[in-house]
Amino acid sequence: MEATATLTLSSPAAVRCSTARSTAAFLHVPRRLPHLRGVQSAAAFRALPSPSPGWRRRRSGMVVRAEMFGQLTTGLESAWNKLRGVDRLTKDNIAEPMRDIRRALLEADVSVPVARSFIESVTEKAIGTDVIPGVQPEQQLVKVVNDELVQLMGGDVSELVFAKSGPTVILLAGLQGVGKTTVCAKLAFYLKKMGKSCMLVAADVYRPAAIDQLTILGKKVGVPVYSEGTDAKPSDIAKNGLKEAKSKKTDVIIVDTAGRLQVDKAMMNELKEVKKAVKPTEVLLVVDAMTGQEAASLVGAFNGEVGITGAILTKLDGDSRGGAALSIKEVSGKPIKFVGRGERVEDLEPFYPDRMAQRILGMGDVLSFVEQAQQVMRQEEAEELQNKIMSAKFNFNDFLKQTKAISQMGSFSRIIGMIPGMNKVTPAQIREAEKNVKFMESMINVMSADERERPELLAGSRERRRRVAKDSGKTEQQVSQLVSQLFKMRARMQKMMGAMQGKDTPDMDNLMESIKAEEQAATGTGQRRRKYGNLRRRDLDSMRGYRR
Ligand SMILES: Nc1nc2c(ncn2[C@@H]2O[C@H](COP(=O)(O)OP(=O)(O)OP(=O)(O)O)[C@@H](O)[C@H]2O)c(=O)[nH]1
Repeated sequence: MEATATLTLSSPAAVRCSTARSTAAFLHVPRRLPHLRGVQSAAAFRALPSPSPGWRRRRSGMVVRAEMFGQLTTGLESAWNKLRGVDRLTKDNIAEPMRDIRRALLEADVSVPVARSFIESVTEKAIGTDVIPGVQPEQQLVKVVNDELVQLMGGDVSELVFAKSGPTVILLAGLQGVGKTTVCAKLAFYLKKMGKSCMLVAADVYRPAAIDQLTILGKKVGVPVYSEGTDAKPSDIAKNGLKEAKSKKTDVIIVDTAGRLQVDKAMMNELKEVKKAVKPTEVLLVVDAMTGQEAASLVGAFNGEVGITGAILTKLDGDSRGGAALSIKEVSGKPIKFVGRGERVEDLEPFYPDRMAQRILGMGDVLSFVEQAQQVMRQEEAEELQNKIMSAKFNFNDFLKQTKAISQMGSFSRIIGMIPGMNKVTPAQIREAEKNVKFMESMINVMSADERERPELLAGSRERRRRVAKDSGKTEQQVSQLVSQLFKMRARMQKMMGAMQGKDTPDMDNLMESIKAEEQAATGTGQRRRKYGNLRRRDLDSMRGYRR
């Protein structure tokens, strides 16, 4: 793909824009702003859609970073810039960028332990990642950081859970002024759009205005509000509200509870009582994004005391740091289910960790480019492997790669076990398989490059097998078994591959039988030899065939 994009803008402001320039310089392939080619006027430029969610186009024509997470995004940018010109990521050359990332996280108000463990896992993954042809190391690091950010924020989107029968009860808790009452209306609006009927329950009896506020908001979104004034007990109000919802066949009730200036025993006890009275499907703690890591510890504290199912993060629109969004899941173990981005009832949306990470990095284009490149690499690797198998060139390097990949997924037989109708394997068998991989690895590690590539060298020379045994501290018999196992694997794979290509029918019963028996019989025992009389002869045939 072409490596340069030219900004042919007549607006000097747009050309001067430093962020756009630094981003354009950062990317090599594909160009980040190809859609700017041929744009001849500032008006045409302003009419373009924003290049990515993390950017905002000003009326002046300048592209500027949106406020949210702005600080963190800028901090991370300096990390990528330090990697320009390096040809691969190493422990040494990523040390400084990692310090920048750590600083950026701390400035975003992420707690020290969370930042530390984030840096550790990014470092480990960045160094361990294979170089992807065509991808710059800094782009690769962006991808690693993105994936880790997604994990840090909980991985997958955490959906609202609905009751299997009867009304779903959502209990909202939180400190004063975090936006609980507003969230009640926002949630009702969101659920109504999903086609659910809702009812709001006013169980905040301490602030009379809270009931009025809820009534007004309920009217605004067209949802009934159940209230008993300020004299009733919150748990009774919630219970009666639920009864009413049942009688009206309402799908969801949202219970608004009272907030306090800070966490206190009375509030926790009251919440526990309401929880006991209505047995909610969801207990959601509403927290203010602007309180950063404090919000995360609050979620942890409420979860420990009352038991919650998730958090709703409000006022994200005013938060330029992002510490709360980044820390809540890691600190409390509970997911963020929704985020509030404004005061309007429409300003609530499910929390998508992947979209949030992209917003932080502001580099959606880089990420999709790296993903595509990875896909191509995987495809090329798979094709190469297939060719090797079909041409009987499957060697010890491939063997090691495959067995490692397999052991990471939990052994070959576990994968077979995933096929409907096949037996599942036990954790003990998986552990055994993993031990076997280490055992084999120690022998393969002492082989010469030639021997790894051409296993027939070992098959044909006792001398070589003896040497490998001596250098790896194993017996000659164990080395011979490893060699024979490689040819077995080659034969099996050829057979399966042939079957997949319609050349043969796979003998799956036989295959399962042999894998099971292999796992039961200790390597090198007489039992194994007796069981494998047939298989060995077949393997020997395939070995002979190969050597011919
Ligand atoms: N910018 C912004 N403001 C919000 C958001 N959510 C709520 N607010 C505002 O925050 C203020 C407090 O919101 P409430 O819903 O009254 O808070 P509360 O938690 O119910 O307060 P108490 O009833 O006193 O416990 C209001 O002015 C809301 O408009 C948000 O996502 N973004």
